[in-house]
Amino acid sequence: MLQDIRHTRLTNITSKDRKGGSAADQLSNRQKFKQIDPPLRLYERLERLGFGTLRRTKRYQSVRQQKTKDKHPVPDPEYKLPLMSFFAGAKTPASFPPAHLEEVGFVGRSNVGKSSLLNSLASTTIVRTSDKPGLTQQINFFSVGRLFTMVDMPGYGFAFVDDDQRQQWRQLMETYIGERKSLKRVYVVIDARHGLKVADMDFLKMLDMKRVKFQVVMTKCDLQVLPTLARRVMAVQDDIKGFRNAVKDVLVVSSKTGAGVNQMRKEMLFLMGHLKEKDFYVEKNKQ
Ligand SMILES: Nc1nc2c(ncn2[C@@H]2O[C@H](COP(=O)(O)OP(=O)(O)OP(=O)(O)O)[C@@H](O)[C@H]2O)c(=O)[nH]1
Ligand SMILES: [Mg+2]
Repeated sequence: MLQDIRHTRLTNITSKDRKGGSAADQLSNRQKFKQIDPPLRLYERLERLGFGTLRRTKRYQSVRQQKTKDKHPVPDPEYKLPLMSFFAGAKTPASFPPAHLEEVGFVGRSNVGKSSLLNSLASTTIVRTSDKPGLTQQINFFSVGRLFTMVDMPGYGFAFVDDDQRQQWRQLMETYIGERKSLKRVYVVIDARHGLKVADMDFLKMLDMKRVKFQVVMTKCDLQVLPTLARRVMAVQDDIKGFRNAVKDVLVVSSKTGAGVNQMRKEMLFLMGHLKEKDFYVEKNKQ
């Protein structure tokens, strides 16, 4: 029987494939993860975004002794998006609405928190969310004032939906992603506790093949302690190195606490041409 790899962690499957998969291999992946040594500037970035502080213990003394350029950067202003409203839902490509504005799409495994992220970015609760996977079952289009459109998609890698349904969603998303001229960027949302899984890598390969620019967004970051979060960021950045269409920087957010969300709003506004280059880079250099 074929092994179900949809929820398998990437590091596990590669080591299993290579060496025949013993418990020791998996343990060594965990050990490898623990050995990742994030630089101080990453810790500082995460602290500034609101993901806790590095404990003043001996363990982190060497990190604290590193020197960074700017100890007291000026904080960003609070960016706000205009009122977000739902204007179309599509179960088939024939019902995609005409594209009046440029778009950003949100994809990811079921239940990672895509719909919650849209709500958090737009400071609203209009997008339906659930603690059960598989809630979003069509492509939903939301206009953000007259600035741009945010597009919420069904999850992939969802084990409890039958194969036909899964295949249909996948086909729908591939058509949208491959044909939509107004699509400026795809945000691939992943759960900070799990990192990139095989189903994600599979999706990233498809995005790369279709030459669609994408950026990984790690959400549910409130559920990780700072050192683990920093390591996860490094591990994910390493995993996406080989993709030509990947944005190098991984966005780090929590829809629950709002940490990192202002930074993501700012990057989106710049991407969609609603933030001046000089303002964006001046602020970015301060970080
Ligand atoms: N702690 C925490 N929970 C979150 C966060 N974001 C989402 N959740 C929870 O995760 C669950 C799934 O959220 P959704 O936004 O519905 O996930 P989704 O990816 O849209 O799911 P599908 O539409 O089924 O693919 C809900 O119970 C949310 O409350 C977060 O940043 N932190
Ligand atoms: Mg959803």
